[in-house]
Amino acid sequence: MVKKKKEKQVNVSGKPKHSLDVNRSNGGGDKGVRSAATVRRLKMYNTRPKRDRKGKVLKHDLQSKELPNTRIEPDRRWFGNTRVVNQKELEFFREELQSRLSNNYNVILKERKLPLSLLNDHQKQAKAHLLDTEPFDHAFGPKRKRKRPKLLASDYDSLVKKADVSQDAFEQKSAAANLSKGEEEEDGLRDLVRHTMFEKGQSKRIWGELYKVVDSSDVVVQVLDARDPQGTRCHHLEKHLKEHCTHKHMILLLNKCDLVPAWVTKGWLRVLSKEYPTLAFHASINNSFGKGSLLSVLRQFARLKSDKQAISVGFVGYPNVGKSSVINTLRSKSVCKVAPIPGETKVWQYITLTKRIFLIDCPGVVYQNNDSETDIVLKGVVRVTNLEDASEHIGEVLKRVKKEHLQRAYKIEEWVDENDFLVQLSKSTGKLLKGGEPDLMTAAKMVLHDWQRGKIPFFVFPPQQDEENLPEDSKLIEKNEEPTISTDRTAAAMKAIAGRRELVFLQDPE
Ligand SMILES: Nc1nc2c(ncn2[C@@H]2O[C@H](COP(=O)(O)OP(=O)(O)OP(=O)(O)O)[C@@H](O)[C@H]2O)c(=O)[nH]1
Repeated sequence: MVKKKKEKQVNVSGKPKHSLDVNRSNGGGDKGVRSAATVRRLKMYNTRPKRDRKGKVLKHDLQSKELPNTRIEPDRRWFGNTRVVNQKELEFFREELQSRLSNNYNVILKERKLPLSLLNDHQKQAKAHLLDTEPFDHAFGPKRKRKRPKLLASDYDSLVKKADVSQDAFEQKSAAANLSKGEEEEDGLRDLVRHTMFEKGQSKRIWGELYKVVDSSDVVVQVLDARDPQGTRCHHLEKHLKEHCTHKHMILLLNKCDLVPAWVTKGWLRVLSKEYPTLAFHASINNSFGKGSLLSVLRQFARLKSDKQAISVGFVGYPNVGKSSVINTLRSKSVCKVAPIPGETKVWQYITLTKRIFLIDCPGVVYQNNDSETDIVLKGVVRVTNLEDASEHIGEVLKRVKKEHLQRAYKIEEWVDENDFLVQLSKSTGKLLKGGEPDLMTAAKMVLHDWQRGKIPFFVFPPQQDEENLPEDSKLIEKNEEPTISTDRTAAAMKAIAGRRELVFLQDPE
């Protein structure tokens, strides 16, 4: 008799009859009810291999039939992409990477793929130099002695004596400090509270704008005035970037290099490029200098970004150094407001340069320092029209600018002091008050306006280099002769800087 094959039962009602019924829907379903996939998995756990009498597996439903019965040797290499390096290799890696990281001309790509934590690892595990102060036996050996804290004094009396001595020293010191303060105030006058005008560029709002720009930039271009690069630098920002934003790149841009002789630009480039990639620039829509180099550096930075992401370039710096002018020069049209007065840029502004490079203009920022009011005026931070007494800053102008330049600019031959200079100037320019009195204030403002617009030649000397290496025209200055400021300054600057342009390059360590 043929045994009738048992027919597969189909669950017609659609509802599972028991918890291991596979005929159930897979997705959704009631909460807490097993899905078909769960049931299949649970069933898989229940399958047992068939073994022979010695326990060797003969057949297992879920075991490949081709492969032999294998066990994988446990090895820690299976658990991660690790590699063992010896101490020498590690030291070498640390030194190499440290030198790369500290070099502003190198860019480390794919930083996340490097075990950077190894670099600072040894700092974390700083040794307690216990054995330097005590021999091993005393510290750890069987005869180890209990450590005693080092006390300043062995008994109460000597402690009191010590306290007396330090109190005397403190009193003497504070008396001396008061004395010197008293000398300053001897004239019975107290310094007036500075006018808020001299705190321009330092407000919380402006610093907020700066940090917005820094946070959104991949590359920060610090624009400096070539006439006084160190005076218009913001060391605070540089420190902030070095400590907190190591992935952002900084370049220095020496703007207004048309206002200084070429050797000065060259000297400052030599000094500054030791710290950051530095470029010389002359912002002008029609007759610029350095635009090609700046664009090529920005393109290199853009190329470093993976997946063709766009980069943002923030332009920061002192008020009136020409940040907006640099952006206009790069765009070859007037996209940002430019004015010969500080504080023209009020809020940050986004400008598209190419599909992958965006520029951000930032208001001018001043870091609080010990600059005098005159320094602040002469750095161009304050609008001259707002000054209550412009004449008090003229003495410094006369000191800083060479006499010949003033004689040539104002057609005045000789003067005794700044007052005499201003009187002669107001007479020669017809700036007179009622009754023919010279209007010193207007004359002084005129001079300061000319100063801020770069009409009076002035610059801070770059730090001296070796005597033999001094450029020809700087040697002339030492002999009190007139430096040759070429009429075509841009061309002269270009000639001098040509040899230094190779300074800016970015390396890919990979
Ligand atoms: N001679 C010369 N003048 C420049 C150069 N770059 C900018 N200037 C002038 O400097 C003045 C200030 O330029 P801005 O671009 O407004 O300066 P800013 O840094 O944006 O100023 P804020 O708005 O205060 O932040 C303008 O009169 C420009 O014409 C340059 O390379 N050479």
